[in-house]
Order: sequence, then C-alpha cells, then structure tokens
Amino acid sequence: MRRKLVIGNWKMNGSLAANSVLLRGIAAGPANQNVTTAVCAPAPYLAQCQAELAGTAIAWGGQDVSAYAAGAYTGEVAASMLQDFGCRYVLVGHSERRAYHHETNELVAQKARAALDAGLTPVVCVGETLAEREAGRTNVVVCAQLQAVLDVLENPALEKLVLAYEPVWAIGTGRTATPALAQELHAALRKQVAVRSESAAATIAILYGGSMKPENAKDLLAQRDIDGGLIGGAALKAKDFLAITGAANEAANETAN
Ligand SMILES: O=C(CO)COP(=O)(O)O
Repeated sequence: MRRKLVIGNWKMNGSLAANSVLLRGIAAGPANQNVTTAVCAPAPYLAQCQAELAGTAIAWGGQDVSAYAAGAYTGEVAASMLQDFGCRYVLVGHSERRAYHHETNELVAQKARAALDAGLTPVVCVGETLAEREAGRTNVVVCAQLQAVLDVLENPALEKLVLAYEPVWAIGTGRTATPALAQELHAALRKQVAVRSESAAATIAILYGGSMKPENAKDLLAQRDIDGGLIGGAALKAKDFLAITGAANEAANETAN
C-alpha cells in the first residue's frame, strides 16, 4: 500500500504573523499514522517553516526551483538553497507557473531533475485547461507533460518522483473533478510511468489537486490511484487542512483493512 501524502500549497499567501498561527494550528493536529503531511510556502518563509516545524511530523517545501545549480539567474532559487532550509519537497510545473511564467514541459523536466539531483522530492504538477478538456485533448496534453519528465529521469531517481494531477479548470474554482474522472487520469498516468518502470509505477505517489476540501476529500482519496492531495485554498486554514489530512488517514486505514 502506498502511504497517503497531503501537501498544502500556500501559493502567494501569508505573512509572518498569519503563518505562525497556521503552522502552530497544523502542528497541534492529531498524528495520522498513514499520512505524510507537508506545506509548500513562499521562499521567504521557509526559514519560518523550519523553525516552527523542525521536530514535528510535518515536512515543508518550496513552490518552485531553478533548473540551474547556481549563477547569474536573478530572482531564482536553487535546489541547494531549499535544502539549506530543510525542505523535503518542491513543487515543479504548477499550472500557475506554466501559465504566467511560460514554463514549458522541457523546463519543468529540467527543474524536476535539478530537485532530484539535490536530494529534494519534486512534486511535478500536470493538468489540462478547460479548453483542452472540451477539445478532447486531456490525455494528449497530460501525457506530454509527464513524458517530458520521464524522458530526462533514470531509475532509481524516477521512483522518488511525486506527481500531482491538477485539472486547471478545478483550481480555485470550487469545481472538483469527480472521483471517477480523477481516478481515470491517475490510472492513465501510472500506466504511462509503468512503460518506463513497473517498480516506479508501483511506488510513485500521484496526488489530486483542484478544489479539494474537507467535504470531498475522502471520496477522492478513497480511489485506488489517488495517493493524496495538493491543497490550495483549504490549506490556509488549519481546521480545513487538518480535516483533509484526517480524511486521508481514514481512506488509508480503510484501504488497509
Ligand atoms: O492549485 C492547487 C494546489 O496546487 C489547488 O488549489 P485549490 O485547492 O485552491 O483549488
């Protein structure tokens, strides 16, 4: 059984004061035996995450990473810098980066590799826009996004990858993919990984993201190929985030029994 993984993506939200309340609230939550929990914070707050979360069961990570190790790349953050602040994870290729910063599938793949080279776990985000879905291009688009990453990774690095399926039309809209629709895509992604490596396909966690909330988390997380969630809005309130990690724990327990 794959362990569930729930990651909060704070996006460009927070302040020292608000983060402190949120981090303490999350850290005070119940221990979930079968769930790994993490938050991905804006880069300036990673030191705060480290200070507040070190010694707790909660991991932290960045929201983006440079494809380069060091040098004249103003504004970029290197994987080794994330390492310096104790990050375990980094999001790569979030749809907001792809849309607003014109990140290509190839650049996203280079970023995933840079993260793995530095010992971080990249959470590679893939997903189709509404127009792509309506044009019947969902699988083509999402498979191309994944394939670019598979093309630059060898085993055993591949087994350390985390994937997140985030349909763009479900992000921040309150419109969630149905559990069946999400399961279908997750299964297709796992099958695609299996073509390269059966063991990686069995190991890799595939998270769902897009308006996951306390109300719908359990149904989504009960799906066979949905190994966790990447949570935006609901990760900004400790109560909601804890409800989702609790739902993940319940889903994991039920699968185990
Ligand atoms: O983009 C997301 C997480 O990376 C999802 O955001 P929402 O949960 O706010 O829809």
